[in-house]
Amino acid sequence: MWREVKVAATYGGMLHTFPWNGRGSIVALPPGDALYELQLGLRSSYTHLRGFSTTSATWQTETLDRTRNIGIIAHIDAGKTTTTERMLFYSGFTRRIGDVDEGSTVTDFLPAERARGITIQSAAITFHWPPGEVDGSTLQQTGADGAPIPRSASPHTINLIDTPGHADFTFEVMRSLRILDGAVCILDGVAGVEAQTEQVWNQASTYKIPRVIYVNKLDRDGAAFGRTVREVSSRLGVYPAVCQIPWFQGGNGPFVGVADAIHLQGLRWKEGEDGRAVKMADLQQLEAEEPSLAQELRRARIALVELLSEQDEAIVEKFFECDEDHLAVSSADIIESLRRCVLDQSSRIVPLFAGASFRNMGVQPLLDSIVNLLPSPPEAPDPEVSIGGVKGGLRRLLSGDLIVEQSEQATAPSKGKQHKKKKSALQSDSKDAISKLQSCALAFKVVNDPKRGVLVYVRVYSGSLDRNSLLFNTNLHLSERAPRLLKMYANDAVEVDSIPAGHIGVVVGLKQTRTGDTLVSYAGNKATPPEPLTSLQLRPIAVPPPVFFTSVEPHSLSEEKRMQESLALLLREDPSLHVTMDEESGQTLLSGMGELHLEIARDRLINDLKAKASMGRIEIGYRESALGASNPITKIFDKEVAGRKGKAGCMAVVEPLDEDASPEQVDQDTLLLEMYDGNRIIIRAPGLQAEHSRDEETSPFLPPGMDLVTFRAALQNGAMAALARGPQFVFPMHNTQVTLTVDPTSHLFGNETTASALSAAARQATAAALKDVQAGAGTTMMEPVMNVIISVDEASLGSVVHDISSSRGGHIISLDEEVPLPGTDASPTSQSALEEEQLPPIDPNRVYAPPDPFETPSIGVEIPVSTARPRTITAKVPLKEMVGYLKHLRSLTAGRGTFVMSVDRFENMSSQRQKAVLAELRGGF
Ligand SMILES: Nc1nc2c(ncn2[C@@H]2O[C@H](COP(=O)(O)OP(=O)(O)OP(=O)(O)O)[C@@H](O)[C@H]2O)c(=O)[nH]1
Repeated sequence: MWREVKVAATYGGMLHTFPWNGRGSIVALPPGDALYELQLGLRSSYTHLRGFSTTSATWQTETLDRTRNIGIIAHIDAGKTTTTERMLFYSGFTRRIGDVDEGSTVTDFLPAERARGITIQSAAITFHWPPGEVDGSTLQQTGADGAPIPRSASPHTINLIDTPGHADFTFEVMRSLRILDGAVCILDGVAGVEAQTEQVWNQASTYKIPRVIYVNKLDRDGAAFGRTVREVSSRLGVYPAVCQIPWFQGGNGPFVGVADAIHLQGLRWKEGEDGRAVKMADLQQLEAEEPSLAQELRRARIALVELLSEQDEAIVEKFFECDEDHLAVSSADIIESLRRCVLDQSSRIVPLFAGASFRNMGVQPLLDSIVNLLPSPPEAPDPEVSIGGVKGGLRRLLSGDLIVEQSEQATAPSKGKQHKKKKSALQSDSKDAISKLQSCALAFKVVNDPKRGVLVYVRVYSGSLDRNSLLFNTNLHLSERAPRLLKMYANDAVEVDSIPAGHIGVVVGLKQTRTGDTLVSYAGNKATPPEPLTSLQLRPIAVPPPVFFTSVEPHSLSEEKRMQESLALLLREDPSLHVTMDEESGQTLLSGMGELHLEIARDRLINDLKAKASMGRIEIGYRESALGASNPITKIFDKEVAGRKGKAGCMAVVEPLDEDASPEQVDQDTLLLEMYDGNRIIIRAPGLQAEHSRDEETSPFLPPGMDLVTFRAALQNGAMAALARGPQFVFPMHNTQVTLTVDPTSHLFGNETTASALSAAARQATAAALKDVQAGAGTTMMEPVMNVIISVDEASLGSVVHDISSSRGGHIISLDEEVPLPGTDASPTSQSALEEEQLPPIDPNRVYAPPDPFETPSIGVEIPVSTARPRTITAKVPLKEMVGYLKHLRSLTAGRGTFVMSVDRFENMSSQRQKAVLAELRGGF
């Protein structure tokens, strides 16, 4: 009765090599044929894949509609790496399944990752599913009989970005997420939806990333698929389209496979095998062998068609064509309907699949769903860009719909007719400039490869990034040539001549580009692209301030240079790390987002980059803040620096920052007004701007040979250096506004005014103004306060709330409310987009979910929400009180509680708390 088909790596191929009967189930083939055909397919795909590392590859022949740039997002330990390893194995990419617990996986390839068994770096891997050559032929969408053919019938290129799951790596996650066109969200079938799942889900929502859900670990004791499905609706706020239900042998025996509501069939894997052999049974066969499963499968199919009908007109038509028989709607029609819902931004339907990756069950159908349901690059939402102060979609920009007003250097616009004329001239200039754009790419990951050097992973968004082209980095404002381009296969690479739009590749040989930078290439031979292309940024993200720091000390003076180089590389890889030099003590300080973040940085620095250095204790990064304004302080720097005379002056005023109030004096004399690390720096040069024309070099007041950009940067660097060290507590300043004023007639001295003299004058004036504040109104210490979301079960709710509010000085904000974590937003625009989407909550009782073993059938049975979901506590707690909290939470909740946190803001400390913390810092922990 069962047809057992033994094939390696070709579930997708296997399913779709069979002819379809038009109603979604598989028609029996003459025994032997399918197997033979598939084994042939398998062999050819192996040959092909092995060929990658030796032959030159090109993207030109691959059509974009056969590409999927996807990522896996999940709570830590949900099984991302385990699932990825199976994907690589079934696609023929690897010959054996790597094991996270043995440290032999392909994706976690940093020694630190292997040792810890967690994913730190997001590695990008390319493989094909189903296995086989991805050629340039158009995707065949209908068969000879006119019936639709699922996309998973032909090989597709899957670029898989493995995103890290630990909260400390939020920005690593954000950086990976923004280049994805679609994602698989893996849930742990025992733990269900956890706080961190919500966090990463919300992050993916900010980029409107189409998703499918995979409920993993269904083999484990206590797995509750039904409960997890209901949690998806109540906690993630989406309608789960249950495409598969788990198959527990005999109803409550071991997990042996899944029943597929799309194809109306059972898929069963043999315990202990590598998962390549799948047994398939149609509904009739299931009815004979597992009647209760067959009955539940019918319910699942009815629920699936009903759910889709609520959002998709086309499936309603198909349903009527089938005489309103839910079971008669073809699987191909259901797949198309699911796809429309996944791609439709306004739909809240998310397809949901089941499996146990560790037992090698469920991964191949998941791969099919990636190809069938997630978008190709052109179908993905238009990526957000900012250019010349305007935000919008890249496609809109390129089509000319997004009108860019070229940014004028001054913040204050001039008024009147003349201005309007100027404005339209600038707009036509910007159209001209945009037409010169040849390619636009986002560097989403910088990795130091011991063999190949520094690899910059890029996602190309428009045009084609060609070998040897000049790339302008719009974040760093410099140009670099791209001498070599690679197509990557985990640790394997192939040289290519260009990386076309929609694809992911690697640029080798860039010296400066960091993770997160935007790179553009353009027509013409100029060193910089025409304005406003210099300001084009893809999906900019705001990085919150670092809250932990540690000192880094070279073992000897001769190691200093090497250590600084390694630190510079670390910062290119991960710009959420910060390095500062304390000029007075000469100490190098490294700061980051969390303790683990810095521990990993230490591992990278010392073990991987082999810097001979040691790191001090990891401490909380307190801040200092001005309690009142300083008097205006002027400093004239006049000294020889490196044998060259330098003379420059500057006046500084320091005052507390009121972010909500707009700065008073912004006019054409204002050269800069920007926030850096929680402080605002304003640079004014009365009289200088009036003379400044579009060609910046011509201002008669600027020192000879100095342009406005250098002038501004020198002053800004000076102020930033002074702000790094508060006058009283020596912590970096926060919430402080510095206004630097340079009077061209009395502060600039022609040739003698060098950039370093300007910088020194700005630093001295700011530092003196800070001292002046300390002598007057004084300064106070500030501490990071975290936004904490804790998931616990009902029984421990009381003790956890009590502990947070009494022992830890926290404020409970809400219970059971889904508050998106601040600091996880991609940009102000995406944040407001989220806020706009205040969608009504979904009642989990109205969502189809199969009963869990030992539970009564779910249809028509009310499930009390309180027992169906864990409780969520949202609180604001000082970071100091959260150090080592996980251990404590575990002890309060019998090991079940989890939490995530992100920086909310820095708050002034009471003098009592300040004293206690200072005493502790002096005496050590
Ligand atoms: N029983 C069971 N265990 C699983 C399954 N999938 C993963 N695991 C185990 O769960 C643990 C975590 O798996 P990983 O694949 O490392 O999880 P991850 O989500 O990649 O974790 P990070 O890399 O730390 O984010 C490992 O011990 C796996 O062996 C499953 O289907 N069943």
